[in-house]
Amino acid sequence: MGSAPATVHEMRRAQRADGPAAVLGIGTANPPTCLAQDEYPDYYFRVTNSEHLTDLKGKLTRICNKSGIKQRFIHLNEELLAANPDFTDRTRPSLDARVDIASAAVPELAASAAAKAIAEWGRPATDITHLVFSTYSGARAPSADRRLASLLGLRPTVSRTILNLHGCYGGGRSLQLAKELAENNRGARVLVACSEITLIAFYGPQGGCADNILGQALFGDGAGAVIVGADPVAPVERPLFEMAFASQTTIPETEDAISMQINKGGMEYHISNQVPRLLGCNVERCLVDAFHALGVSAAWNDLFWAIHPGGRAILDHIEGVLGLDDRKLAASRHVLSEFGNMSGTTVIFVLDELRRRRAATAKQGGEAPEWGVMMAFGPGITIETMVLHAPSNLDLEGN
Ligand SMILES: CC(C)(COP(=O)(O)OP(=O)(O)OC[C@H]1O[C@@H](n2cnc3c(N)ncnc32)[C@H](O)[C@@H]1OP(=O)(O)O)[C@@H](O)C(=O)NCCC(=O)NCCSC(=O)/C=C/c1ccc(O)cc1
Repeated sequence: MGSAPATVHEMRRAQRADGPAAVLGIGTANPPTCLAQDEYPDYYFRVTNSEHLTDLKGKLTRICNKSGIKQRFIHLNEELLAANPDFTDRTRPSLDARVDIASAAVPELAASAAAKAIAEWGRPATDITHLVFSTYSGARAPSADRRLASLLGLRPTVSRTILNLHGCYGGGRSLQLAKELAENNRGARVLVACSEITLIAFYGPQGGCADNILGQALFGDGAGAVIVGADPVAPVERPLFEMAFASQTTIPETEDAISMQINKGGMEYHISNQVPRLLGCNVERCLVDAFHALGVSAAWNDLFWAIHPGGRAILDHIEGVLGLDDRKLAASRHVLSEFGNMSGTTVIFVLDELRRRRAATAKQGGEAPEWGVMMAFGPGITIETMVLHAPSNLDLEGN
């Protein structure tokens, strides 16, 4: 090692960033086809030739009416469905065709979102050092992360990680990984990309089986991208949210509450009706532990909130147990209403909506909370918690 006197300790310190990881740019994208929620039961039972299953149609209608969702975007439009009629029948072997479509569409949707995040960040894509990609639609290697790197023209030295089947907590997990990467590698710039298309889990109703109906009523397609880095270089880089603390918690004895499995006929899933209650019973402990680790106490209504809107009832339960004012989860409810539950991607849309709302408040001379929390949930049941700090005096409007 020549004559360098540095110790391993000093070398490690030199490799680490000085400050906390921060969100430096956010982008989102959806496929062009939009379905209105109040028309969805008619649409779904028509395109799957299932009009005779009137009980299930009634159930889907009741769920849609209570979902808090106004519209959703989908890649699997009627034309594509007509070309792949087996997709309506979960007993037919259609996985190959689904994977063919998803392998192209998932990274392309991610690239649209990433281009917006990179444009806001203000530096060239070739400055990205790490890529963390999350999807539940991946079943092939090389995976969507490799394709996204090509589409964006990232350097061949970019360090890629793909997370598969994390479901609704994929966005939270990816952002936590990005925080670790950015803080432990001086100068690192991490692109987080989440891209989800429900095509992999779309099929028609099956008489006597209500399990799959909930997902058909809730899930939508979308991609979200975030650039994460520490020690932002002014004036080009501006931190939107600093990542102060992150943790993951698994709720004991809930392995069976949410499950997803890839089968020959597509992805099947089960979502217990206990999920809202289980989350309601456990989120406050995660929050108390997170703020305790930071050495500060927080009044929940003094914070800003970016909660994954897994379903309307989940937001209701969390709002109730934390005693939140009814405007505190407005960003989450807005995203649920406009896009549905886009699984791991959704929390990135919520962050995007939140910073837009903060900018609007600032423009009107109002004050928005300095500290906040991002939470995402998924199979496990897993709870991802991140404490965020929003630097003041910034133009947070985004694109
Ligand atoms: C909007 C809901 C569905 C209904 O609103 P409600 O206020 O509870 O209303 P009701 O109590 O009157 O229930 C209406 C109907 O919904 C039914 N329902 C109530 N939860 C259920 C239930 N988990 N099952 C299947 N019927 C139910 C309930 O049985 C009832 O049926 P019915 O008596 O025939 O009218 C509400 O319960 C709600 O928001 N639930 C939370 C949904 C939830 O757990 N989301 C998180 C899971 S996300 C996740 O894990 C993602 C996985 C994933 C997987 C595949 C993908 O492609 C993408 C992602």
